[in-house]
Amino acid sequence: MGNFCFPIWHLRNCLYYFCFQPLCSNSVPLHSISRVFSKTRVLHSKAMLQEEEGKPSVAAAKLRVPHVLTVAGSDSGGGAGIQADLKACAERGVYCSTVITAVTAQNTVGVQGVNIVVEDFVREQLKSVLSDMHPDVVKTGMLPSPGIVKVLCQSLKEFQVKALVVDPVMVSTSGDVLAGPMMLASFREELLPMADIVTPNLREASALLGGVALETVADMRSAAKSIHDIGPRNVLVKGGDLPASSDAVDVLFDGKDFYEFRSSRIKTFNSHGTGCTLASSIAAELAKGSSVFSAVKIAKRYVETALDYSRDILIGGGQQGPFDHFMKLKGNSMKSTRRPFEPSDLLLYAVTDSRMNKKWGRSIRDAVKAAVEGGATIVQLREKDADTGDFLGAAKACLEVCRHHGVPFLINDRIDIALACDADGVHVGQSDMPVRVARTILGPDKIIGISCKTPEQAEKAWIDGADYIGCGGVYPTNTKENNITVGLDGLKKVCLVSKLPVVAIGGIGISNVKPVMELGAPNLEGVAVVSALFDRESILVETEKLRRVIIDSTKAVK
Ligand SMILES: Nc1ncnc2c1ncn2[C@@H]1O[C@H](COP(=O)(O)OP(=O)(O)O)[C@@H](O)[C@H]1O
Ligand SMILES: Cc1ncc(COP(=O)(O)O)c(N)n1
Repeated sequence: MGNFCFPIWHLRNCLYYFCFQPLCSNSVPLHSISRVFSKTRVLHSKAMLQEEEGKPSVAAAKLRVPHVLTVAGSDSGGGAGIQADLKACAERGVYCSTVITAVTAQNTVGVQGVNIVVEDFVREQLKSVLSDMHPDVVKTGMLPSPGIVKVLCQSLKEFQVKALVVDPVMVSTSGDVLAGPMMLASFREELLPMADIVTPNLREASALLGGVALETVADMRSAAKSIHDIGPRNVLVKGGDLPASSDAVDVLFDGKDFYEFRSSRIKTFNSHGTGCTLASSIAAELAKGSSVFSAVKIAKRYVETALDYSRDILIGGGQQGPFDHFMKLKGNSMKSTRRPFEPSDLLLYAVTDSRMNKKWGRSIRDAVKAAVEGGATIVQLREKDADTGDFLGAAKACLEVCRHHGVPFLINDRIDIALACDADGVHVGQSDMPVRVARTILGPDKIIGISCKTPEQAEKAWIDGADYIGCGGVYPTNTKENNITVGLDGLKKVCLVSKLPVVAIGGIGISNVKPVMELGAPNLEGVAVVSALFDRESILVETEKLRRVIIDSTKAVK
């Protein structure tokens, strides 16, 4: 065994290998198996019926998606194992199925318990997935018994896949044993020779080589070469735990050349699950068709970005926090300033104009601040001529102001800017990015508004998934060239058919807002204005005045 030894406090964990309770020890009764088969037949005839009725059926679906099967342990804390694999594959845009080899009781402090799934049931899970779903790549994580390795190798011989990624998990970041030293022979003799790539960390590489010391990148290179001699096509020795290194260096050996993948070392406690994530991301990229080199490069970049993003998040009280695979959790912790869109947000919609700000000598941030303090209920940044860098800078500054006041902040047209600054949404025109595409890019939560002049456009806006309609120009305006005026009649027609809230726009100001709001048109929630606020000496005062008139004329109608 060389000097690969576990500290004494890990003995408690090793006990599980002798006294674990088999999970699923009862095999499935025969009658339930026959039920599964009869269900399959029912499905087939249903599919045929559906086709006859012109509905989509299982047989009609032809788009195969990249697919990784992970064979690993469950982490109750959700940071590593199966849970990390599912999240990583989802983030990388790959379908992930799961065969669970063990269930761990685990959190940010450590591993409190391990319950190994009986071999026959691991075999059954493997057969279910491999025989029907034909994954492209299999990725392994925690394989807690030699019997499970045997079952896996047999299944892989029976059902061929494009690639096998082996993460030889042995000890968790917390130092708890997940697969004891008795696994080494199975790894070396059975699994590694079948692997397209194996991804040991320093401790695992050392253990596979009988306990050699690994302290430098040069040591990692020679370890990669020695492990390659065991049989895998590629070896990636991970240097996350390399002592005294300012970079996080991983070494790839493909049997011929060495490659060093370097990233900055992120200072964070939230690194639980990095190894699982790296391996499943490599598997995901291989499933998409990448070479091993590209797969490792992309996976490493992804882990670094996600670690950096997650460096400050707080989940659990221990030293091994999970990280944020989707890079979205922080946004939700600022929830107090973000709430779902409400139609009443459209009451007084301030749309910016940089030429007017220039004319009055004020910054976009100050202009937006004055509008919001005066009572604007939603703001749109509309910069038709700005360079991208300036646009983004302005967007970030305005977003800060709007978040502070709990007012939604939208970007005109530029979805990239909205994404880059995490604005609350976008407003698009009929010839900009289609709403359906914008929705796919921005996801379900962001606000999408669209300009509509006709009832047909309003109907389509609803079908396509917009949140509100901007209808106009109600009056002639010089803030938009060649804009056809729809008038109060056109506005009313759109409001009558619309299933979405409507905001009126175009030439509206304090002198002509009353007839708009007094139309009493259904779904009309407010007015959007540019010059009436931003082409005035005091934006704050004008906003207050206009807001009062809108509220009064709305009350008069009701
Ligand atoms: N603090 C860190 N900053 C940046 N990358 C890291 C950090 N810690 C680990 N990594 C990277 O995460 C991946 C997983 O490595 P490692 O943590 O060594 O694996 P394991 O979780 O199996 O111990 C590697 O690509 C490694 O370089
Ligand atoms: C079920 C399971 N599988 C793998 C790991 C390794 O992950 P880490 O090294 O980050 O603790 C783990 N802790 N739990």
